[in-house]
Amino acid sequence: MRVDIVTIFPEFFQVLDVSLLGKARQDGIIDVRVHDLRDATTDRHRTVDDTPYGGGAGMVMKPEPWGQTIDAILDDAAGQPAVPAEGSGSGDARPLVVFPSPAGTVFTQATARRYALEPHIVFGCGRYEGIDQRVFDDTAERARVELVSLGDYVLNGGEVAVTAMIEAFGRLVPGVVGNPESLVEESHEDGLLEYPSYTKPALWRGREVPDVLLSGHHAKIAAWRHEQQIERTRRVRPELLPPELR
Ligand SMILES: Nc1cc(-c2ccc3ccn(Cc4ccc(CN5CCCCC5)cc4)c3c2)n[nH]1
Repeated sequence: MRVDIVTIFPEFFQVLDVSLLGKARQDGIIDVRVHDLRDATTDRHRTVDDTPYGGGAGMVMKPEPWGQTIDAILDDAAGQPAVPAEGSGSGDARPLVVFPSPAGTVFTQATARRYALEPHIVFGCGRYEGIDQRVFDDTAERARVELVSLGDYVLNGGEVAVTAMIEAFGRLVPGVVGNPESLVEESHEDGLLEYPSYTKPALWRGREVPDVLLSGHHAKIAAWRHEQQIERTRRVRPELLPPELR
Protein backbone atom coordinates (compact mmCIF):
# COMPACT_ATOMS: atom_id res chain seq x y z
CA MET A 1 0.00 0.00 0.00
CA ARG A 2 1.22 3.45 -0.97
CA VAL A 3 0.42 6.56 1.07
CA ASP A 4 1.34 10.08 -0.04
CA ILE A 5 1.00 13.03 2.36
CA VAL A 6 1.05 16.67 1.21
CA THR A 7 1.79 19.21 3.96
CA ILE A 8 3.66 22.44 4.76
CA PHE A 9 5.03 20.67 7.87
CA PRO A 10 6.77 17.55 6.51
CA GLU A 11 8.76 17.13 9.73
CA PHE A 12 5.44 16.54 11.50
CA PHE A 13 5.28 13.02 10.05
CA GLN A 14 8.54 11.76 11.52
CA VAL A 15 6.19 10.34 14.15
CA LEU A 16 5.16 7.67 11.66
CA ASP A 17 8.70 6.26 11.84
CA VAL A 18 8.40 5.75 15.59
CA SER A 19 5.00 4.13 15.97
CA LEU A 20 3.78 0.68 14.97
CA LEU A 21 4.03 1.91 11.42
CA GLY A 22 7.81 2.23 11.54
CA LYS A 23 8.13 -1.53 11.12
CA ALA A 24 5.42 -1.65 8.46
CA ARG A 25 7.38 0.93 6.48
CA GLN A 26 10.67 -0.95 6.92
CA ASP A 27 8.97 -4.16 5.83
CA GLY A 28 7.62 -2.35 2.79
CA ILE A 29 4.02 -3.15 3.75
CA ILE A 30 3.12 0.54 3.74
CA ASP A 31 5.13 2.92 1.54
CA VAL A 32 4.68 6.43 3.03
CA ARG A 33 5.97 9.44 1.07
CA VAL A 34 5.76 12.99 2.48
CA HIS A 35 5.69 16.00 0.14
CA ASP A 36 6.38 19.62 1.17
CA LEU A 37 3.77 21.80 -0.53
CA ARG A 38 6.26 24.70 -0.59
CA ASP A 39 8.42 22.74 -3.04
CA ALA A 40 5.72 23.53 -5.63
CA THR A 41 5.88 27.29 -5.08
CA THR A 42 7.73 29.58 -7.50
CA ASP A 43 8.17 32.81 -5.56
CA ARG A 44 11.05 33.76 -3.29
CA HIS A 45 8.87 33.56 -0.17
CA ARG A 46 7.48 30.15 -1.14
CA THR A 47 3.94 31.50 -0.66
CA VAL A 48 1.14 28.98 -0.20
CA ASP A 49 -1.65 31.23 1.07
CA ASP A 50 -3.52 34.43 0.23
CA THR A 51 -6.51 36.49 1.40
CA PRO A 52 -10.00 35.05 0.89
CA TYR A 53 -12.17 36.34 -1.96
CA GLY A 54 -15.30 37.80 -0.43
CA GLY A 55 -13.38 38.86 2.67
CA GLY A 56 -13.29 37.19 6.05
CA ALA A 57 -10.67 36.48 8.66
CA GLY A 58 -7.51 34.47 8.03
CA MET A 59 -5.94 33.18 4.83
CA VAL A 60 -6.84 30.50 2.28
CA MET A 61 -4.36 28.11 0.67
CA LYS A 62 -3.63 28.96 -2.99
CA PRO A 63 -4.70 26.35 -5.59
CA GLU A 64 -1.57 26.31 -7.79
CA PRO A 65 0.88 24.56 -5.43
CA TRP A 66 -1.79 21.98 -4.60
CA GLY A 67 -2.66 21.29 -8.22
CA GLN A 68 0.98 20.90 -9.17
CA THR A 69 1.82 18.63 -6.21
CA ILE A 70 -1.22 16.39 -6.56
CA ASP A 71 -0.70 16.06 -10.34
CA ALA A 72 2.94 15.06 -9.79
CA ILE A 73 1.92 12.38 -7.26
CA LEU A 74 -0.88 10.96 -9.41
CA ASP A 75 1.29 10.99 -12.55
CA ASP A 76 4.06 9.20 -10.68
CA ALA A 77 1.62 6.62 -9.26
CA ALA A 78 0.05 6.05 -12.68
CA GLY A 79 3.46 4.92 -13.82
CA GLN A 80 3.56 2.19 -11.15
CA PRO A 81 -0.01 1.06 -10.44
CA ALA A 82 -0.32 -0.40 -6.92
CA VAL A 83 -2.10 -3.75 -7.04
CA PRO A 84 -5.42 -3.65 -5.10
CA ALA A 85 -5.84 -6.33 -2.43
CA GLU A 86 -7.60 -9.43 -3.83
CA GLY A 87 -11.39 -9.15 -4.00
CA SER A 88 -11.50 -5.99 -1.99
CA GLY A 89 -11.62 -2.25 -2.26
CA SER A 90 -14.02 0.12 -3.93
CA GLY A 91 -13.72 -1.41 -7.40
CA ASP A 92 -12.95 2.10 -8.61
CA ALA A 93 -9.39 1.98 -9.89
CA ARG A 94 -8.84 5.73 -9.55
CA PRO A 95 -6.63 6.75 -6.61
CA LEU A 96 -8.24 8.07 -3.44
CA VAL A 97 -7.40 11.62 -2.34
CA VAL A 98 -8.46 12.45 1.23
CA PHE A 99 -8.57 15.97 2.69
CA PRO A 100 -9.23 16.32 6.42
CA SER A 101 -11.84 19.02 6.96
CA PRO A 102 -14.21 20.15 9.73
CA ALA A 103 -16.84 20.02 6.95
CA GLY A 104 -16.13 16.39 6.08
CA THR A 105 -17.93 13.12 6.78
CA VAL A 106 -16.88 11.73 10.16
CA PHE A 107 -14.07 9.16 10.09
CA THR A 108 -15.13 5.91 11.77
CA GLN A 109 -13.82 2.36 12.10
CA ALA A 110 -15.80 1.56 8.93
CA THR A 111 -13.80 4.25 7.11
CA ALA A 112 -10.58 2.78 8.50
CA ARG A 113 -11.53 -0.69 7.27
CA ARG A 114 -12.31 0.71 3.82
CA TYR A 115 -9.05 2.70 3.64
CA ALA A 116 -7.03 -0.38 4.67
CA LEU A 117 -8.15 -2.01 1.41
CA GLU A 118 -7.04 0.87 -0.84
CA PRO A 119 -3.84 0.33 -2.87
CA HIS A 120 -3.03 4.06 -2.84
CA ILE A 121 -4.26 7.01 -0.75
CA VAL A 122 -3.10 10.63 -1.06
CA PHE A 123 -3.70 12.82 2.03
CA GLY A 124 -3.84 16.60 1.62
CA CYS A 125 -3.19 18.49 4.86
CA GLY A 126 -4.71 21.95 4.81
CA ARG A 127 -3.69 24.78 7.11
CA TYR A 128 -4.78 28.42 7.65
CA GLU A 129 -8.57 28.57 7.04
CA GLY A 130 -8.52 25.77 4.50
CA ILE A 131 -7.80 25.11 0.82
CA ASP A 132 -9.27 26.85 -2.27
CA GLN A 133 -12.40 24.84 -3.20
CA ARG A 134 -11.23 24.49 -6.82
CA VAL A 135 -8.48 22.10 -5.64
CA PHE A 136 -11.13 19.60 -4.54
CA ASP A 137 -13.15 20.16 -7.73
CA ASP A 138 -10.12 19.83 -10.03
CA THR A 139 -8.72 16.75 -8.29
CA ALA A 140 -12.15 15.09 -8.57
CA GLU A 141 -11.64 15.10 -12.35
CA ARG A 142 -9.03 12.33 -12.05
CA ALA A 143 -9.40 10.83 -8.57
CA ARG A 144 -11.94 9.96 -5.89
CA VAL A 145 -11.94 12.91 -3.45
CA GLU A 146 -13.16 12.59 0.17
CA LEU A 147 -13.38 15.35 2.78
CA VAL A 148 -13.14 13.68 6.18
CA SER A 149 -13.63 15.04 9.70
CA LEU A 150 -12.05 13.52 12.79
CA GLY A 151 -14.86 14.85 14.95
CA ASP A 152 -16.82 17.98 15.81
CA TYR A 153 -13.96 20.20 16.92
CA VAL A 154 -11.65 22.49 14.94
CA LEU A 155 -7.94 21.65 14.68
CA ASN A 156 -5.35 24.05 13.23
CA GLY A 157 -4.76 21.88 10.20
CA GLY A 158 -5.01 18.41 8.73
CA GLU A 159 -1.76 16.86 10.02
CA VAL A 160 -3.11 15.52 13.35
CA ALA A 161 -6.16 14.12 11.57
CA VAL A 162 -4.01 12.38 8.93
CA THR A 163 -1.76 10.89 11.63
CA ALA A 164 -4.80 9.50 13.44
CA MET A 165 -6.32 8.10 10.25
CA ILE A 166 -3.08 6.46 9.14
CA GLU A 167 -2.76 4.82 12.57
CA ALA A 168 -6.41 3.68 12.46
CA PHE A 169 -6.31 2.05 9.02
CA GLY A 170 -2.59 1.17 9.09
CA ARG A 171 -3.09 -1.28 11.96
CA LEU A 172 -5.74 -3.08 9.88
CA VAL A 173 -3.42 -3.65 6.91
CA PRO A 174 -2.40 -7.33 6.87
CA GLY A 175 1.10 -7.82 8.27
CA VAL A 176 1.24 -4.55 10.21
CA VAL A 177 -0.06 -5.86 13.52
CA GLY A 178 1.62 -9.02 14.86
CA ASN A 179 -1.53 -10.70 16.13
CA PRO A 180 -4.45 -10.14 13.70
CA GLU A 181 -6.82 -11.70 16.28
CA SER A 182 -6.40 -8.61 18.45
CA LEU A 183 -8.05 -6.58 15.69
CA VAL A 184 -11.29 -8.52 15.71
CA GLU A 185 -12.34 -8.12 19.35
CA GLU A 186 -11.70 -4.42 19.70
CA SER A 187 -14.03 -1.48 20.23
CA HIS A 188 -16.24 -0.51 17.31
CA GLU A 189 -15.16 -3.63 15.44
CA ASP A 190 -18.55 -5.21 16.20
CA GLY A 191 -20.25 -1.86 16.56
CA LEU A 192 -20.14 -1.98 20.38
CA LEU A 193 -17.73 -0.43 22.88
CA GLU A 194 -15.13 -2.77 24.39
CA TYR A 195 -15.53 -4.77 27.59
CA PRO A 196 -13.37 -3.94 30.66
CA SER A 197 -9.99 -5.69 30.83
CA TYR A 198 -8.08 -7.10 33.82
CA THR A 199 -4.68 -8.68 34.41
CA LYS A 200 -2.59 -9.86 37.39
CA PRO A 201 -2.53 -9.39 40.36
CA ALA A 202 -5.94 -10.93 41.21
CA LEU A 203 -6.19 -8.51 44.16
CA TRP A 204 -4.99 -4.91 43.88
CA ARG A 205 -5.66 -2.20 46.46
CA GLY A 206 -8.47 -4.32 47.83
CA ARG A 207 -10.07 -4.68 44.39
CA GLU A 208 -10.70 -8.15 42.96
CA VAL A 209 -11.15 -9.40 39.37
CA PRO A 210 -14.68 -10.52 38.33
CA ASP A 211 -14.94 -14.23 39.26
CA VAL A 212 -16.17 -15.28 35.82
CA LEU A 213 -12.81 -14.23 34.32
CA LEU A 214 -11.01 -16.61 36.71
CA SER A 215 -13.45 -19.46 36.03
CA GLY A 216 -11.83 -20.73 32.84
CA HIS A 217 -15.37 -21.22 31.51
CA HIS A 218 -14.92 -19.72 28.03
CA ALA A 219 -18.60 -19.62 27.07
CA LYS A 220 -19.48 -17.81 30.30
CA ILE A 221 -16.55 -15.43 29.86
CA ALA A 222 -17.63 -14.62 26.31
CA ALA A 223 -21.23 -14.06 27.45
CA TRP A 224 -20.13 -11.82 30.34
CA ARG A 225 -17.89 -9.77 28.03
CA HIS A 226 -20.68 -9.26 25.47
CA GLU A 227 -23.06 -8.19 28.23
CA GLN A 228 -20.44 -5.73 29.49
CA GLN A 229 -20.09 -4.35 25.95
CA ILE A 230 -23.83 -3.80 25.67
CA GLU A 231 -24.09 -2.22 29.15
CA ARG A 232 -21.16 0.10 28.50
CA THR A 233 -22.43 1.10 25.04
CA ARG A 234 -25.91 1.77 26.42
CA ARG A 235 -24.40 3.97 29.15
CA VAL A 236 -21.75 5.85 27.13
CA ARG A 237 -22.85 5.76 23.48
CA PRO A 238 -26.53 4.66 23.28
CA GLU A 239 -26.73 5.89 19.69
CA LEU A 240 -24.35 3.09 18.67
CA LEU A 241 -26.71 0.38 19.92
CA PRO A 242 -28.69 -1.46 17.25
CA PRO A 243 -32.47 -0.76 17.70
CA GLU A 244 -33.13 -4.23 19.12
CA LEU A 245 -30.68 -3.60 22.00
CA ARG A 246 -31.78 -0.10 22.97
N1 LIG B 1 -12.06 17.22 12.40
C1 LIG B 1 -11.34 18.34 12.08
C2 LIG B 1 -10.58 18.56 10.92
C3 LIG B 1 -10.07 19.84 11.06
C4 LIG B 1 -9.25 20.59 10.09
C5 LIG B 1 -8.78 19.96 8.93
C6 LIG B 1 -8.07 20.68 8.00
C7 LIG B 1 -7.84 22.03 8.20
C8 LIG B 1 -7.23 23.03 7.43
C9 LIG B 1 -7.28 24.22 8.16
N2 LIG B 1 -7.94 23.96 9.32
C10 LIG B 1 -8.18 24.98 10.35
C11 LIG B 1 -9.50 25.63 10.19
C12 LIG B 1 -10.47 25.10 9.39
C13 LIG B 1 -11.74 25.74 9.29
C14 LIG B 1 -11.98 26.91 9.97
C15 LIG B 1 -13.31 27.61 9.87
N3 LIG B 1 -13.32 28.67 8.82
C16 LIG B 1 -14.63 29.35 8.90
C17 LIG B 1 -14.76 30.44 7.82
C18 LIG B 1 -14.55 29.85 6.43
C19 LIG B 1 -13.22 29.15 6.37
C20 LIG B 1 -13.10 28.08 7.48
C21 LIG B 1 -10.97 27.43 10.77
C22 LIG B 1 -9.73 26.79 10.87
C23 LIG B 1 -8.28 22.65 9.38
C24 LIG B 1 -8.99 21.93 10.33
N4 LIG B 1 -10.48 20.34 12.22
N5 LIG B 1 -11.25 19.41 12.83
